[in-house]
Amino acid sequence: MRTRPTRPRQFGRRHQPVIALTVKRDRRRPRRRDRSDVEPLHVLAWRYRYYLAPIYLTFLVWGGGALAHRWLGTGMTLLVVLVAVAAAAFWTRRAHDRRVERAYTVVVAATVGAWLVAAACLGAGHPVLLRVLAVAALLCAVPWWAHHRIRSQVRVERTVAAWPSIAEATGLKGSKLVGVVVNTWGWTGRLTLAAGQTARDVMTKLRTVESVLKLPVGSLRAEPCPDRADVALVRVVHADPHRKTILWTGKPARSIAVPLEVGPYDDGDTCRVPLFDQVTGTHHALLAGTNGSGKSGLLNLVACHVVTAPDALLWAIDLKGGMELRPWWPVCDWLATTTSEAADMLAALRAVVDARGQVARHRVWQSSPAAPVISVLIDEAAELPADVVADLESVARRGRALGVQLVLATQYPTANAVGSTQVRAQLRTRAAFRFMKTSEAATVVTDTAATDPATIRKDRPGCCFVEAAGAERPALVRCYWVDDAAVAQVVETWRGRQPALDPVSARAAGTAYARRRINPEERPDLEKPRRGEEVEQGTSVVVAEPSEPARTPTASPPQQSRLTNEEAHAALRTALLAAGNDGTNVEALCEACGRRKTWVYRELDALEEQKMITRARRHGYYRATRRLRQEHDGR
Ligand SMILES: Nc1ncnc2c1ncn2[C@@H]1O[C@H](COP(=O)(O)OP(=O)(O)OP(=O)(O)O)[C@@H](O)[C@H]1O
Repeated sequence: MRTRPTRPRQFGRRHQPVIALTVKRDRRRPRRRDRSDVEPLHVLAWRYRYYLAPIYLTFLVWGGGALAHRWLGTGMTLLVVLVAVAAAAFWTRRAHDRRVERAYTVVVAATVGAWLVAAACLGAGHPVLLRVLAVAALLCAVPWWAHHRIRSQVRVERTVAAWPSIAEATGLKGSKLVGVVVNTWGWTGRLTLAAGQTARDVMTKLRTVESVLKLPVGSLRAEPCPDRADVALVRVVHADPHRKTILWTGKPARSIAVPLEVGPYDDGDTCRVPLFDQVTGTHHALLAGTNGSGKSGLLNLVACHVVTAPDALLWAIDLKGGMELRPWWPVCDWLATTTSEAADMLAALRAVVDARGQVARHRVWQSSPAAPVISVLIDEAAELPADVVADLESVARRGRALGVQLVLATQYPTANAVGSTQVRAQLRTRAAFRFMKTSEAATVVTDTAATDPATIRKDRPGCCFVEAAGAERPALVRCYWVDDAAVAQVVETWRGRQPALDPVSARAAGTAYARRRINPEERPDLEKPRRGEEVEQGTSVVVAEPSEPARTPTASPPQQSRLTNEEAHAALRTALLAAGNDGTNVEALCEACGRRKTWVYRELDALEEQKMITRARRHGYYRATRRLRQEHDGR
């Protein structure tokens, strides 16, 4: 529902605005209530139109029934009604985000339609029909009146009307609040500012305005309007869409050129980030944040997008020994889990970029199933050895136009951690998850005054600020969460459906690529060469000989029998106790109890809540507290 800019209005005694305003009265001459104090009926009818809408609709329907009886007849009315109900059902699917609202719209449309057909047949003045109309109107009106959006619409209208006084009280004199739209989460509007004021002035006044409007702290947001310096976009968030984990809905990507849906902003809009486009090429990305902030979650989301796109290939480097990205192996064209494998992969990538440059016929690589974009996910980029920096720099610099995309995740976004300043400068898409200090985040986001990742709540993993082409809003996003079951399902559905690396790139990637480590058990689809693959010396270029192990230690960790949940809990506690005051990190704990990070983080959160563990001095480390020791000794 959209409200027009409203003229500032004086409220009569009976209709005080929600906000207490400082309206000065001359006490010496008490004002007499004159005729101008009484609002004309048409003004009241307009002001309370949202509350009165059911009554207006009832009269309209009655009038429509009378006309239908006189002019249309039953058959024609039935036809019109069927079309109108179908149109309402179609419209509500687009206009309303909640199922209950869509159901309500369809029920009201169907009720109105049924009554109109009956009225066309019997006449709108039929006593039974009049009674039915009154009862139906009442039944449909109750949910309408109870609906919070209607209530907030009315509240918002009053805020708009009272804005001139609010602006004066908050130091934004001369500003006007216009174009207010109420949505599921709150409302948004445009604040046109007085000459010389900017959005930054509004940002510094947010807490004052919240106080005047009696809003919860942090519920008012402001951001600059890209088109006009004298306009600020303001948002009030009543219901936080980030309160709960938002599961990924599993929409496959039609192409790598379709932007990735990262998650909703805090006003419910979806944040979309391009990974590749046919005009500018690939968009390299940097995901940074403290441990447990959600970087790997976003990497998994990118992996979902890449493996479901028919014109992209997934290469991955997981220097946590494959702990995070190993589940993607069956659909991953190349997975490196050690530093030497990572070095091989980056050297091969550099050669691929060289070779693609030689054969490129367009200024930008055009992705297709026969010439896929290679998306390279690098978890824990800070662990990359120094001797790969030259390759990484070269790929980051030239890969954009030649169909190679890099996504680096790191806890430490320093130049060293991502290779060099040159590499960091190429990672133009940024996702800043929670940081401990604002100064750490300054290397990821350009403006920590408007978007400070250090203010992200600890209990909101997966929340981040995103800076990307077409996603420049300084608003918080919560990434969709791809849980283990969803990863398994995507892998199961898309295994064997990945495109093959184009022959030019496969040849350039050389023997390191041809002999890359694969797990034939997990990739039965690779036992025979795939479409478009070359055969080299009797061996498919992508299939390693099972009998010939990779140069690096084999992929599978030593097979140990899986611990039961109880044993895993005990192993977790023992590892924490054994770590002493220096503490231990999540990777070591995962290894100790044979569980994935998601499980370990959940357990750590629970133990931290019970004050059994605390953060050690070293970043990302946890140590046992006296309470855990006592509990352990007492057993
Ligand atoms: N988008 C999300 N929605 C809900 N929960 C999330 C989300 N992302 C992460 N989490 C939770 O936070 C935990 C840690 O997330 P994740 O492993 O992605 O962090 P990380 O930043 O990669 O940590 P590390 O630096 O230690 O690898 C997850 O196990 C999960 O429980």
